[in-house]
Parts: sequence; structure tokens; C-alpha cells
Amino acid sequence: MAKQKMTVMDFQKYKDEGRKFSYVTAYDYTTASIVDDSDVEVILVGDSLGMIMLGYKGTTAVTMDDMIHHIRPVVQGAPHTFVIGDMPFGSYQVSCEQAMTNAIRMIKETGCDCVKLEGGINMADKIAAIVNAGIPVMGHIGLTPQTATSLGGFKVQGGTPESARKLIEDAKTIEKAGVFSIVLECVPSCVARAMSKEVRVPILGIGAGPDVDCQVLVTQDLLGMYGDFKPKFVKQFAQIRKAMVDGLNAFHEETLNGSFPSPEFSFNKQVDIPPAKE
Ligand SMILES: Nc1nc(=O)c2c([nH]1)NC[C@@H]1CN(c3ccc(C(=O)N[C@@H](CCC(=O)O)C(=O)O)cc3)CN21
Ligand SMILES: CC(C)C(=O)C(=O)O
Ligand SMILES: [Mg+2]
Repeated sequence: MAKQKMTVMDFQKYKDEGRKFSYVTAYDYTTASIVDDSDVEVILVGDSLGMIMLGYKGTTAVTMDDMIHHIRPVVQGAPHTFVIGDMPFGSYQVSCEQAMTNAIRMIKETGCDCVKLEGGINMADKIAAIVNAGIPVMGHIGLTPQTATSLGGFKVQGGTPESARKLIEDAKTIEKAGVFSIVLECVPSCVARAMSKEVRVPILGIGAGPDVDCQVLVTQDLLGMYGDFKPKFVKQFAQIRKAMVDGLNAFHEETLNGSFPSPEFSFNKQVDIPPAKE
């Protein structure tokens, strides 16, 4: 049976009912259609595509055009899955007008279901502006990769009493600004648990421990496709990279020994080719 596409309202309903859900990334049509066939309810077209699809060192160089180029085929490939468009660095920080213009563009040009942006108290006015334009916004706090340089790198956040309290206040402030859910990345489990109790909207954890409403992972990480990158919070549920390398090597070997293509994979019609003139 085809799965029922989740709505923005369902996020809150699931938290209120204590029903967990899961969410992964996709950046292309084929992967999106595979997630659509699975029970995973939500897809993020993350700006992590800068690293995973484009080979950059981080996410800051990703543009609005890059995001739109990747979100569109994901929406096409996953009609039964809620799709989030990640706002890239520089597309919403400048002003409320800029944030609204780019959020509207992302929705209009891709058909995704909501936008996500990084930041707490400092981004509350931008969040409120986009929500006022009628676009659902997902927040993202804790480790925020777009500003990782000022956080001292890809580091666990909220590790001191003061920074943990600050994170929870960030969550409360963006909840007031109108986010319908919050990604919480790379924090101690107890901080995530406390946050989930102090805010009403669902907390979507990536490296935030078990006591949140939803678990998020990058598909290429959880399927073991991406390579050596393995933060503590990544569990590999499959080894697809190895399966792909094995498949490629089998093709290579059969090419060299001539066993591929056998008649089964060849067009075997006999054609009487007349001799060349002269
Ligand atoms: N493939 C991929 N997966 C991701 O989860 C991901 C990306 N790319 N790119 C964008 C951001 C960057 N992310 C990262 C990257 C590295 C760590 C990391 O190495 N963390 C250390 C923490 C060390 C510490 O503070 O103690 C770890 O060991 O988990 C965490 C999140 C999460 N996002
Ligand atoms: C790690 C997730 C939450 C993200 O923002 C991304 O993939 O870009
Ligand atoms: Mg992101």
C-alpha cells in the first residue's frame, strides 16, 4: 500500500501522540524514489549536498540555484514523502526581505513542502517573516554547519550548563517565531531530552540521542555509501558502497574475460551484409 504523505500538522500530532518518525536526505530523483518506496516519512534536500554531491569541504559554498536544481527532481521522485528544502548559507541572513524572497522562490520553483534554516534567537525575525508569508519553516540549532567556523568546527554543542540553557532558549524563541519543528544536531542526549520537554514542537535529532521525536540521518551515511566520513552519531545500516564496488568489479572482470555480453545481452539477429563495392 502506498504510504500516506505526512502533513505539517502531522509533525505536531505525532509528537503529541508519542509516535516516532524518521527522516533522511536525498538529492536526486533515483534516491528520492527509493526513499519514497520505504517507510521513511520525510526527505530533506540538505545543503549537505555541497559535500556529498559536489565534493566541497563544507556547506557554505552552496547556492540557491544548486538547491533548486536538486530539490526539483526529489519532489518529482517522492510524491508520497514530505520534502524539506534547506535554505543555503547567504540566502536568508541578510534581511527579512531576502529571507522571504528566497523562501518563496524555493517553494515556487520546486514544489517542496517547507523550508529549513539554521539559527536560533539571531534568526527569529527571518523565521517570523517567512512564516508570515505563509510558508512552513523548520528550525535547525545545535551544530549549524553553515556557521561551523565560528563554532570552532563540526563540534558537539551545548556541552556546558550555560550553552545548554542558551540552546533551549534558542528553541523556545524560534518556536515563538513560528517554526513547526526543530532539527537539533550534535548535542548531549540530556540536553535534547530537556529541550523536548520545554518546547511543544517536535525535536528532530541528528546526534542528539534517543529522547527526541524523530531521528535524522544522511542517506549516504546510513547506507554506507559516502566513504570514510563517520561522526559518532552515524550508524551504517547497510554497506552499499562495497556492494557497488563489487558490482563494478564484476562488470570489469567479465568485460576483460569476454563473458559479458553473452547472447542473452546481445542483439542476435543475422544480417547478410553485402560485400563492400570495391
Ligand atoms: N555526510 C554528511 N553527513 C552529515 O551528517 C553532515 C554532512 N555530511 N555535511 C553537513 C553536516 C556536517 N556534519 C557533521 C560533520 C562532522 C561531525 C563530526 O565529526 N563530529 C565529531 C564531534 C567531535 C566532538 O565535538 O567531540 C564526532 O566525532 O561526531 C559532525 C557533524 C553533519 N552534516
Ligand atoms: C544534517 C541535516 C540536518 C542537514 O541540514 C543537511 O543535510 O544539510
Ligand atoms: Mg543543512
